[in-house]
Amino acid sequence: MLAATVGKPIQCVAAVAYNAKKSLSVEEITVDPPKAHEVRIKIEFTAVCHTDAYTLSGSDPEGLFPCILGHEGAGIVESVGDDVMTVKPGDHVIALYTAECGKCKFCTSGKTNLCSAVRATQGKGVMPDGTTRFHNAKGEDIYHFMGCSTFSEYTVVADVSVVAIDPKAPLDAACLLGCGVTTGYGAAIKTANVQEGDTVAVFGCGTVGLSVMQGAKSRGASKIIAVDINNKKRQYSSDFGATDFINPKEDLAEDQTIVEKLIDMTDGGLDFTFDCTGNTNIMRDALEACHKGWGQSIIIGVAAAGEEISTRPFQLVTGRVWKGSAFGGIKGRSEMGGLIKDYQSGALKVEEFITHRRPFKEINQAFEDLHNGDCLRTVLRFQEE
Ligand SMILES: NC(=O)C1=CN([C@@H]2O[C@H](COP(=O)(O)OP(=O)(O)OC[C@H]3O[C@@H](n4cnc5c(N)ncnc54)[C@H](OP(=O)(O)O)[C@@H]3O)[C@@H](O)[C@H]2O)C=CC1
Ligand SMILES: N[C@@H](CCC(=O)N[C@@H](CSC=O)C(=O)NCC(=O)O)C(=O)O
Ligand SMILES: [Zn+2]
Ligand SMILES: [Zn+2]
Repeated sequence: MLAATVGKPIQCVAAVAYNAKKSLSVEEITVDPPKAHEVRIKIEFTAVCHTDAYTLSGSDPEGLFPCILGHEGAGIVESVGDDVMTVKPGDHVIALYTAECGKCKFCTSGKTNLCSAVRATQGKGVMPDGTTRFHNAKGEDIYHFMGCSTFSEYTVVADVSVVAIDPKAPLDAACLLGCGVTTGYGAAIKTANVQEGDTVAVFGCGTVGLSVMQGAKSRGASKIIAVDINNKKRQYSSDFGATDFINPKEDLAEDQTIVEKLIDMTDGGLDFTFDCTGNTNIMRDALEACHKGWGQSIIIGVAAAGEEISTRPFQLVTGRVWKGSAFGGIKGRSEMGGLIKDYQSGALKVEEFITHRRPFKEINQAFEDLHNGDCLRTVLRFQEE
């Protein structure tokens, strides 16, 4: 049965980021009905990713205010606009910040998950027709974010930016597949394509880094070295598959660098390293810890505007490879079903990342949770208990 709201604006709660570096304003907004090729979703659960905090910090060149942040969200389709063929009201869905149209040059290349269908307007905080579906009580427009804006009880996304999932999958866990878990797991099994026996080092043991570890473990990596400055990440790393943990502040000999330590531990360097910190100095270490001739370093972390990476070109001349990975190289609409199956079979840990749960109105505390070394993900629920 269709909702009584179909075709009408909906008033609901949302967290509006009016300015960089300021708390979010939890307030009532209006969400317009979806236009053609758009989908309106009732978000049930959303988590806060480090990238939401990055954009709120003002360091994101694409950060626009006021906006509704949030891109790790799962919910139920409330209504669809004309010509939407892929999801229907009542479907359980995950919002996708990496769209998949299946038709563009990128989608048909077989080389990348970076669909171009809506990326340009997405970066400008608007829907593909150049307008926004969000307005505050004063009638002012509010920008969208990463094509998702899951920090709103109702959101509107492009039809290429949403995937239906098995309704038996719990939505509180499924929302984490909207970013962090998929990103790390995919970076290991798709971007790097880690093979049995490979040696791997992961810098940064948050949700993304730990998900790289579980991907590497699933492929039979012989050594998975976790590197983090926070000792609270030691146990988590072991739980998600690390064979070793190094805290560079404590575990290096005098005058020893982390690069030297890693090269010592792996007979000349690693087959694969992953930056999951967003720190450009760490990105350099990660590259230089790779094995001469074939080691690959995958950059996943997001660095602020103006930051640049550097190394001696000799590092690349002698066979080390620098690569990047967005959303783990995963094509959201065609490959999410497989990840849900991996989760349901127990092959992919997802619930284990939910260290904190809060009602949506506590979203500002959820941003504070991010700075607490114990927190992997805070999941916010819209439904009052
Ligand atoms: N490319 C993509 O598609 C995506 C990229 N990202 C990016 O990936 C990164 C990781 O995200 P997420 O896992 O959510 O973030 P977290 O903040 O949860 O994890 C980062 C970890 O790195 C640790 N760390 C910080 N500095 C160092 C250092 N110098 N050496 C070693 N470890 C360090 C942090 O420690 P502490 O707790 O003490 O700060 C923390 O444990 C972010 O930059 C995020 O923006 C996220 C999703 C998708
Ligand atoms: N607007 C940012 C872009 C930051 C970035 O690299 N985003 C990642 C996803 S981070 C998720 O938590 C990504 O997928 N990038 C590919 C893309 O098309 O945006 C900036 O300019 O720094
Ligand atoms: Zn994210
Ligand atoms: Zn495409």
